[in-house]
Formats: sequence, C-alpha cells, structure tokens
Amino acid sequence: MTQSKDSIYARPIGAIEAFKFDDKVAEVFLDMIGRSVPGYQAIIAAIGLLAGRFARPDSVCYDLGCSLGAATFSMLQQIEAPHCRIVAVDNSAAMVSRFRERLQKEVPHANVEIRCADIRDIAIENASVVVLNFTLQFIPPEDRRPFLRKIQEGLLPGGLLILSEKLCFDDPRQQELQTEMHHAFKRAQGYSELEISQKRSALENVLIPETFKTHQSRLLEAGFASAEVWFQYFNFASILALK
Ligand SMILES: Nc1ncnc2c1ncn2[C@@H]1O[C@H](C[S@+](CC[C@H]([NH3+])C(=O)[O-])CC(=O)[O-])[C@@H](O)[C@H]1O
Ligand SMILES: O=C(O)C(=O)Cc1ccccc1
Repeated sequence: MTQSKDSIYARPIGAIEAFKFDDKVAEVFLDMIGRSVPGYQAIIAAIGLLAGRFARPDSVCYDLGCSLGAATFSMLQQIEAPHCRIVAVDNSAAMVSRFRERLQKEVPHANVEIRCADIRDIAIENASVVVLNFTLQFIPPEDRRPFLRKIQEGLLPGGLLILSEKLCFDDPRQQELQTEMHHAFKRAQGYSELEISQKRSALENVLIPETFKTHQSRLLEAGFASAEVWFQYFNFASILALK
C-alpha cells in the first residue's frame, strides 16, 4: 500500500476548498492522522483491548467511518470470541479500496466485511462493540441524535460504544488554551504554521466539535446506561458508552 507523508496544505492555496476524504487524503491518511490527533496510536491500541473484552460469540463488531481500517486491524489482533465478525463502513471510495487491498494482503481470511456506504443508512444489528473513532464529528449535528439511537438499539445488552471526538469547551480560556496546545502538538509533529492554518480553514463547517457535556447527555438520552471519558489529550477525547 502506498503511504506517503502529508504535504497537502504545505504550499499556499488561493481558495481553500472544504476538506474531503478523497484520493489525495487517503494516500497520506496514516501520516496525517498520526501527526494531527494527539494520542491516536494509543486509542487504536486500546480499541483492540476493549474489543477483546467486549466482543461476544456470534456477534458483530462495527467500525464506522473506518478509513484505512486501523481500528479493525487492532480489533482483529485481540478478538478471540468464536464466530464474531467485523463490519467496517466508510463512504469514501478512496479509503475503502485502499483498506480492502491492505486487508487482502495482510489478513486474507479475516472475518471482515468492508462496505462503502453512508453509516447513517446501514442497519446495526446484533452488535457487541461499535467503534466511532473520530467519525461522528463529520456527521451533521442534527443527524447525530437519531444515529446514536440506532446504534444503541443495535447493541446487545452490556454492549460497548467507543466514541472518540475532537472536543470544544464552553469556557473561552479553555477553548483557546486547548486549541493552542493542539497546534503546538502539530508543530512538534513537523507541520508548519501555514499547514496548520490552511487545514483549519478547510475543516471549518466540516468537522464540527461539541463539548463532552453535549456528548454525554445525548448518549444518555439515546438510552446508554453511562458514558465516561477514558482518554483525553488536549481537545481530543475518547468516551466509553455502555448499554
Ligand atoms: N456519513 C458517513 N458515512 C460513512 N463514513 C463517513 C461519513 N462521514 C465521514 N465518514 C468517514 O469517516 C472517516 C473519518 S476519519 C476516521 C478515522 C478512523 N476511524 C481511524 O480510526 O483511523 C477521522 C478523521 O479524519 O479525523 C473518513 O474516512 C470519512 O470518509
Ligand atoms: O488536523 C486537525 O486539525 C484535526 O482536527 C484532525 C484531523 C485529522 C485527519 C483528518 C481531519 C482532521
């Protein structure tokens, strides 16, 4: 699989277009997400461990907004439950074709179904684990509540939703500090000021963060028994919601 360094926003761009998960992004995605999301690799490793604990025999683990399948590969390493399969879904054809190629090469007999579809349109059934690893933030806010309700209804009793998101904060000083620290993280990962600011413009109105409180109350309203943060690094957090 081709995996190159992300330099998409390195040169000045006249009119910055809205961020899209197209071929150009898919090609550099591993590098891009690893250098942009503080704690990404730690979260991916933990998703495997959590799936190892929560995956039930004869059930389904969903990886929604799977991109190149990092969470699926991590779950595959840890799941021991018999006849447990993974359904991985993304609506970016560029991501899905690269993921299929890599899965075929690395784990050809894995019980994984990769679908190119909108995650709002698929049925969720018999699920023991659902992963939304930095995906909900790209779903229009008004669609988030019914979508989370569908996930809750598709989970088995005792099932787990892992929800990782970029957060925002009610307090303006926290918002400014955490945003600045995220940018400091990106600079330390080798991104320039220009790359940081151009990507920030491209993500405006595309990636829409919410506060932890908003996530937590909506998860409880959707019928989850509890929802708590298990990981946070600046404005990036991961939540465990238990049915
Ligand atoms: N409506 C939608 N339907 C299907 N897919 C969607 C939709 N909207 C966005 N996506 C997909 O959600 C993914 C978000 S990236 C997830 C990282 C991955 N989980 C990882 O663990 O590496 C996060 C990020 O780039 O910050 C992209 O591949 C989109 O195509
Ligand atoms: O890069 C950023 O500023 C982010 O918020 C994370 C991200 C990572 C990969 C694609 C889109 C957004």
